[in-house]
Amino acid sequence: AELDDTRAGRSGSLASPPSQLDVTQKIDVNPPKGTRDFPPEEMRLRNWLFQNFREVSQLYGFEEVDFPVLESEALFIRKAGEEIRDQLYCFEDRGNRRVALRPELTPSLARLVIQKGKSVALPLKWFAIGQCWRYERMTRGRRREHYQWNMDIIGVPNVTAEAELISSIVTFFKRIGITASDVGFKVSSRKVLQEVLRRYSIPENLFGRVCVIIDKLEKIPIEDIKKELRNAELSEEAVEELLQILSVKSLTKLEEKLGASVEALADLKQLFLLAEKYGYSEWIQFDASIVRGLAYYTGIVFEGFDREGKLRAICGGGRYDRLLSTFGGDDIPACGFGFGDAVIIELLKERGLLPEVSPQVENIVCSLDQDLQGAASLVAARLRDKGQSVDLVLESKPLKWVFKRAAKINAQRLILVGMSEWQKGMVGVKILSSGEQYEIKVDDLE
Ligand SMILES: CC(=O)Nc1cnc2ccccc2c1
Repeated sequence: AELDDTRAGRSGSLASPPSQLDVTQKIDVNPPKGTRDFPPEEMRLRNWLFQNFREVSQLYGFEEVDFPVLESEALFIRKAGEEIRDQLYCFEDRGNRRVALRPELTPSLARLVIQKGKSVALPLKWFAIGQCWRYERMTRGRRREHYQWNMDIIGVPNVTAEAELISSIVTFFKRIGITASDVGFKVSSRKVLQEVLRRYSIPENLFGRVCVIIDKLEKIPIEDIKKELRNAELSEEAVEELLQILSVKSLTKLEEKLGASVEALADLKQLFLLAEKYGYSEWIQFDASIVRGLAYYTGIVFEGFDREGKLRAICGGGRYDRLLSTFGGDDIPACGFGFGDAVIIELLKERGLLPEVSPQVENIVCSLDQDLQGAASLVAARLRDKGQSVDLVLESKPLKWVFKRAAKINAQRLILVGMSEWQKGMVGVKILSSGEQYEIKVDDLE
């Protein structure tokens, strides 16, 4: 039978039958839409960022936890009209289970706390760094994944917990060179909103939904906000009063409006007092319009913003005292924040604060002679046994090539295995920064 001419053509003869690895069509080498690869340079920057996340978390005595990126869809099904719900990356798996790629980490953390139940002593201070997903119509060309750093305090009802969390983020900013003139935190409490809704006898179950609508202030026209609030059964008067209260920018004004008894005021006053003690008062400001877009927040909410107003929120968080009970757990108070890996890098770029993260290797080892490749492996092994990093040249290459590679990988030392030295049990060493050159016994290498 006439063989497939491309095969005959390619191999030039009637070669053995094509293996399954034959390239039938060129694959797309780019990652899926909205996702990123992390080649070495990008990966070094990401590792630098995550290292700072980890070191701050440990500085605050938090323990690292992790969860599957795939969760039951039910964990994220909330009926408050959140954007995160519209963009859920969900599907039915081969076992006909409804599952989703997590859009955030907090529900998984709540699930694990309930699973652990009485076996863990409260308070818990846990942190996680995990990839989160959303499925957006690519029309908006936005990313479909990002990494989030989360820190959560479970089991502490008072605002000392929120004060501690904000302190940890301030510490993180300072470590990477961001100051209070670059960014700030807008702080409010959803208890303000709760109080207004109570005064207009708006049913409790609408609370999350109203918050999600309010979070769209400055993102959609005010008329649309009012329309959505009316749809949520708020009276004209309630809508006006609500928007009035949300424009308040000082605690004293808020007190005038709401009266001193309101619990929200006590929380906020205490938070600002604690901020004074921590020494981060200049980083925070009260802003009643801050509600955050997640339905489960119940108390203090905060978000990190860039003072130039060019970027989206850098991070955000707050208290979510009801989440665990909505999952069937006990009524355990909780608060936490999420910090994405995208906006902060944009901010660092803007401020010229991106770190120099070049590759580092202590040694590059090469044999100068065909027969000394084994000797080079032995030298590499000796160095590695002593904890020295080695890039071993694996094929015989001209010295020019070796010098070029040494510069590219930022090697500190070049170790040359040459016949005459080797016969004396020696190798040549060249310190690449100074050019200093000497011979040394292999055993004396360290
Ligand atoms: C600025 C950015 O990349 N935001 C982003 C990117 N991907 C996400 C994925 C899930 C949830 C939130 C996300 C947010």
